[in-house]
Amino acid sequence: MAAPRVTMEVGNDGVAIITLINPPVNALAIPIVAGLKDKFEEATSRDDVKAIVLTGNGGRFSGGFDINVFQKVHGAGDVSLMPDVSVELVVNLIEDCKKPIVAAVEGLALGGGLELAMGCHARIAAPKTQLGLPELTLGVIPGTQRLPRLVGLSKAIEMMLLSKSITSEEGWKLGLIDAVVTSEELLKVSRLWALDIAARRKPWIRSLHRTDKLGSLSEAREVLKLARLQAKKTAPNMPQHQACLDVIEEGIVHGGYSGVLKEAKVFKELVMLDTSRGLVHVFFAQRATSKVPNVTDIGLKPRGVRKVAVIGGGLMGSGIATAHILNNIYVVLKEVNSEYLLKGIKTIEANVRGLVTRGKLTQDKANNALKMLKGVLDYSEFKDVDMVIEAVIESVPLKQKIFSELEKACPPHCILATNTSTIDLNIVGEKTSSQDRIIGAHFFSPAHVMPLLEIVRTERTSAQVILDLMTVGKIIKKVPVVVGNCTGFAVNRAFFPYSQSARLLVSLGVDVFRIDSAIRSFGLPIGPFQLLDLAGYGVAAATSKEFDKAFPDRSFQSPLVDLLLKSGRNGKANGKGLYTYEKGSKPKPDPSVLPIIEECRRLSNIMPGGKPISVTEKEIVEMILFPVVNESCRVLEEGIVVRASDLDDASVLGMSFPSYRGGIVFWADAVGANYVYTSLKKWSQLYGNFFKPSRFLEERATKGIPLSAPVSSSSTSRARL
Ligand SMILES: C[C@H](O)CC(=O)SCCNC(=O)CCNC(=O)[C@H](O)C(C)(C)COP(=O)(O)OP(=O)(O)OC[C@H]1O[C@@H](n2cnc3c(N)ncnc32)[C@H](O)[C@@H]1OP(=O)(O)O
Repeated sequence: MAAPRVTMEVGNDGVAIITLINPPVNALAIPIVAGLKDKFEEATSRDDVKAIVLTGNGGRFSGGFDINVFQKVHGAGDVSLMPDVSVELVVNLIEDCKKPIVAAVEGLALGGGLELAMGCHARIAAPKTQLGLPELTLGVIPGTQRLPRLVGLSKAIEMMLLSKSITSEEGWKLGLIDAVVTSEELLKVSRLWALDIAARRKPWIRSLHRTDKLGSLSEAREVLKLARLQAKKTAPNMPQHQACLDVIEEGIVHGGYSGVLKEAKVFKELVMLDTSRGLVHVFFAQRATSKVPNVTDIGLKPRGVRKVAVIGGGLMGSGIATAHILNNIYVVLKEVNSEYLLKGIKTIEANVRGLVTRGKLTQDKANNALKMLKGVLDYSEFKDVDMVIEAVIESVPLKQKIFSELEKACPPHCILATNTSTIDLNIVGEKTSSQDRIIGAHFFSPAHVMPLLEIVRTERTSAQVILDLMTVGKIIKKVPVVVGNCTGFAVNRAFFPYSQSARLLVSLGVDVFRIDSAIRSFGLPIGPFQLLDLAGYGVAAATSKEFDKAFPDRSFQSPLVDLLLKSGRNGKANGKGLYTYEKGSKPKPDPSVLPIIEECRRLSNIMPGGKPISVTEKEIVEMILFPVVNESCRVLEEGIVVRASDLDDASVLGMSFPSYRGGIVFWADAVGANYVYTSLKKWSQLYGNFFKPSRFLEERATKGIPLSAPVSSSSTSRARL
């Protein structure tokens, strides 16, 4: 790939076209920033240049500042590696330039890319260009001063705090974009616009100097106050949200330039925090998942998947079908009888309607999606399907029967996928001779909402089938993570100790609701017990059994689930769990459950000296999450994931582990492998084998090697991949 560069061409009309060239998104890498400074200085000083147009090569303006530099700053712990963009480049060389500059924007202008465009004196955009300031998702703040001055304070705050992009058409309505023109006309119109500004036929506007859309100081303060309250609720552990609002306020009170100066200072503080380290790590982790050795690097081309059959219209099957029809893939839903089929179709319709009600889908798109669905009771429609996803109950004989029927009913190219969350895929496909087409498509509930898709491969799944499923996964807007075959695969396997340790703590005398609250404060949306309530105690009993069977040496057998089931508490589904559920209000801790918990403690009989242990909130979090780290180590050692960052990504997307902590392995490395190891060792001596550190953790901790460092091939059982 050619080196990132900035070019300048001066036309006979006296317009200099300055072009960013850094594919694929024209990120503002350090040489680009330096190149921009050079070219703007040159254009300003040349007598033959009357006006300037700034644009991006290859149909994309810019995806913003180069995020690789953040990683370098984090690695070196040296903030001086960040170049000065906001003052020297955007204010001095662009906005205060004595020649007019027009941004010709196409494809996307995000983060620092949009900031460059807003520093220009006008913006012309091609249709459907994506405009946004997503910096908060990286733990830093964006350019905070110009957007409120161009689109108004409330809209700007919404775009920044929610990292929400808008299209150029919306941008034009809001005043961010001066004109939307076809892609073919973009440069021509921008050149003329720049010349018109030079000749004073169009206004020469410096965004930073505008105040007309900010409202009065008291109005602005009111908007900021509400936004602060909202951010406190939605982003309690993330400092960049409040910092962003503080800097906006600085600009409103003391003027835009003052805001820019404060912004530069605060940016440098934020970029050094763990929040930014974690979020930047997750950004790259998410992109790394699409690179799978021996699958995506061997020249294979994905085959199109146009028609998918889903077997089973239960909660998972209907969610999976919904995800496909919403993305224009034709779905045949098969059930065993009309009653179940109708129920499945109704659930799909409700899923789609729910998206319309929440404003996430237009009625038109909903109608079109539902036209892509057909319910069936036999295999006659299966003769031309490209993929089947089986989503029936977790029964080995049933799944085996279905897969041998599928082998006969489907064309030979058809991908045979199962949504099992625990059963070994080799067993599922045992009765077929199509082992190369058998693959796991493990969705997380609700499947049309949760972004993770674990793609489970066996030793025999073909690379083509893996690639095809990865491609479908992206089409249905999931993040596909390719994992190996074992009980629970990557996420459920790594997190099986999560609810077990919570139950163990309860048996040791710790309060259920205090545990949930500690985990929520750490950053997960709900605690382990509320999660159990949500999954239902029937499901909890079944999955616990699988893990007890697979990992008996380190499984904690708690009587809690059986006791709850015996007392008629099935979880949220029947409105009775550890919490009470009333329509319209948040779940409330149910005090009437306390005798059951006492009974559970009596039966477990593990409280030292018969007395509850005393633990801090921090210890609660560690006693629940370090066993997860320990199991993650085994997942890494066994090569269940391609790389540690895949497990980070999967933990964030599948378990809602806080992204600002970078995912489970990244967080453990930040805490320190040795600290995790010594803590587990201490607890294993006090409370038994459940906490016993794994060989991998012990080795890494004692040798001082990060858990995320690649596993050497000798110590990994690569056979699973
Ligand atoms: C000082 C400033 O205010 C600070 C900033 O500007 S911070 C940066 C703000 N910008 C962002 O957050 C945008 C981040 N990028 C994205 O959201 C998406 O990549 C996108 C919408 C631009 C494109 O999405 P999509 O087409 O799906 O491609 P995607 O796979 O994500 O990216 C393509 C490649 O570009 C890279 N890339 C995208 N944006 C990048 C950026 N800002 N810096 C460095 N690399 C970037 C990706 O890492 C990926 O690299 P890979 O092929 O080696 O994995």
